[in-house]
Amino acid sequence: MSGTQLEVRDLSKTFVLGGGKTLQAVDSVSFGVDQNSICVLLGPSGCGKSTVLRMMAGLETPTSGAVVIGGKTVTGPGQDRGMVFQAYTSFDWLSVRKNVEFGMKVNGVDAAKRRERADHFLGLVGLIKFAEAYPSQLSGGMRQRVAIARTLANDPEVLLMDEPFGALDAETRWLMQELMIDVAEKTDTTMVIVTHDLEEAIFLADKIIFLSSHPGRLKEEIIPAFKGGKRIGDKEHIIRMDGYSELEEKLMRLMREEGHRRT
Ligand SMILES: Nc1ncnc2c1ncn2[C@@H]1O[C@H](COP(=O)(O)OP(=O)(O)OP(=O)(O)O)[C@@H](O)[C@H]1O
Repeated sequence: MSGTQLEVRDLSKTFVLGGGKTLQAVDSVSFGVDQNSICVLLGPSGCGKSTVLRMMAGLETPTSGAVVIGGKTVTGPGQDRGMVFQAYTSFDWLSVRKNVEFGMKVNGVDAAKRRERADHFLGLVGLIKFAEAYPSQLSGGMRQRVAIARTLANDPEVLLMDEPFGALDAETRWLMQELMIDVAEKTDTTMVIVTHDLEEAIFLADKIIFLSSHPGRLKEEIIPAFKGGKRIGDKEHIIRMDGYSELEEKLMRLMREEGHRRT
């Protein structure tokens, strides 16, 4: 991990609703994300996690404050960022390989290079044997791996993921989480991942940004110190480490506090 890649500076978002009403979703949030680190946005339902992520993606405009990536203020979507959503967003009429090649084709990358990069990322997500298959022939977890490979093949500096594994069964979810650790180790990508799953947050995060209940404010910035600055590649190992259950308990307490505040 090296210097700060992404900065959220005093970021606020107020949505204008019908009938002249407004809703403040995010209130003066500031934090930084180091290059090639994994930052997890955590907090109770409706606290503004997706809104913060969408402002990072340039899909929503901040009401005030800014997202700065590599020293440049985000003003809209850009190729420096890739986004993976909870719903599988594959092109069903294209083979798995052509799905992964799609963005490169749009960007004018030549055919040989496209294929080489597509196969590299399909290898990384364990799908090279399925390169000629169509998305409809794959399981949900496999389709999500196609989406991740496709996004990574566009070479984003920052990978933004909104509850990417929320629709998957527990076992596939663990495999996908382990895959993301592997991707962080093997590429230079900076990742921001939204979740409300505490286990997922602890497993993946180099840093957890905990947002308070509506409107989303920075409640706590938590470094899972028990990992000793390392990424732990398998779930069974991490849950047995000293410090794991203390952090889980702390996050549960924060979730409960914020949940009560909301009701
Ligand atoms: N386009 C929009 N227009 C109006 N209000 C919105 C819009 N998008 C989000 N909101 C509101 O902003 C608040 C934060 O929503 P957001 O989806 O960011 O929360 P979240 O923490 O990601 O929630 P969840 O964990 O349930 O997905 C909510 O009250 C939501 O209703």
